Amino acid sequence: MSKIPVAILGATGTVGQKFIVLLQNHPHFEIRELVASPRSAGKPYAEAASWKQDIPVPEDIAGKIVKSLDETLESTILFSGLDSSVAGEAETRFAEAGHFVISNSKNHRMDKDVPLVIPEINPDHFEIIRKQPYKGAIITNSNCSTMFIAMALAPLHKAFGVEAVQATTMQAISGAGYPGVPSIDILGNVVPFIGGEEDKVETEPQKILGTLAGDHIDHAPFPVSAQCTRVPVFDGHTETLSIKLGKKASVDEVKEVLRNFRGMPQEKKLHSAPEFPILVTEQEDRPQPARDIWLQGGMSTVVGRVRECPVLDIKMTILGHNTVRGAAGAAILNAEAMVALGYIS
Ligand SMILES: NC(=O)C1=CN([C@@H]2O[C@H](COP(=O)(O)OP(=O)(O)OC[C@H]3O[C@@H](n4cnc5c(N)ncnc54)[C@H](OP(=O)(O)O)[C@@H]3O)[C@@H](O)[C@H]2O)C=CC1
Ligand SMILES: N[C@@H](CC(=O)OP(=O)(O)O)C(=O)O
Repeated sequence: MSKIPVAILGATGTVGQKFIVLLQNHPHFEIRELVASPRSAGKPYAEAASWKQDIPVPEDIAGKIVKSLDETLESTILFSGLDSSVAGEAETRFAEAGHFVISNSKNHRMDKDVPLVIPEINPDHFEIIRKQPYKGAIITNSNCSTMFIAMALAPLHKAFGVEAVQATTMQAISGAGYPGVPSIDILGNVVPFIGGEEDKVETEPQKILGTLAGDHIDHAPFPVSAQCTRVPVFDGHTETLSIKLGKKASVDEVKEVLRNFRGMPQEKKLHSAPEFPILVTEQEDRPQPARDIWLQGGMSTVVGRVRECPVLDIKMTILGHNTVRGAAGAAILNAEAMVALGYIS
């Protein structure tokens, strides 16, 4: 099978750079086009991007001329890591033109006919793209903090029912893009506010754990109360959850359900799928972002400190790599799932 040509929209940004790293030597996708703002367009990529990754800019990428959003693109799949100020309109226009836009941006996530997919949880929601008025389609992945919460809740919701969730996030600075939070605000500090974040964490999990009902998704009915903070950590969102379950379950039963969680990416052995979407650790002081974000290539949700909660039923600490499983890696896995399910060829 020849490789599917892909473009990266917002290729110079934090998420865009991670797309470039994760797509190196990908068996099905080949980076054909790089797109960014008028500040970058027309320049070779290595000159336009303020590269912050652990490997050098790949040779075949460094000299590629960055395109602007106004240009006609030839790629089948457009991975979007666009700033949300431009993502909404641009993604619609590209879907109208026949591209499959697989987006990290918040703009279309809650549109009625746009699937918000984590393929381990709700790959059946891809089907709703057939209701979209476009020649192509828009598919989204979740907010990075939502990603790990939805992952932890999905198997518990299936096994016991989730009735209410209290979530506190400790989010890395890479989540704010580049240049992000000023160093003077974050060094030696915790900022108890991230604009718009709590609304997303309080509404997106219910869409992901919802049920496809013809032309729409019935959202799961449980409430989520979120408190989101920015902490001086480079990569990795750590989050604490307290969960009220529909059916009583012991700590051991909860751990077993989390450990046994698998989905279609594991069944179909998709290239970017972690073998274990959820890793449960028994170490009392883990998970920690400095130690655990790269487990399973940054694609797992690491769960620790599972214990009884005296207010709700069960509590735990969870962690994930915000720019890998929380962003670029999630979008690539969605694309792999869509190819495997026959939506994209
Ligand atoms: N960082 C993270 O962990 C996560 C981010 N997201 C979402 O992904 C998206 C990208 O985030 P992130 O990479 O962190 O942000 P960055 O600010 O690092 O990057 C933004 C990208 O958008 C491009 N851009 C900005 N303005 C325009 C414009 N007018 N026209 C075309 N391109 C433009 C920038 O290009 P240029 O360099 O030329 O200015 C850059 O490539 C956002 O919507 C964000 O909310 C989602 C989940 C996690
Ligand atoms: N707001 C997240 C990252 C992000 O951009 O999320 P969203 O795509 O939902 O706007 C963070 O700061 O860590």
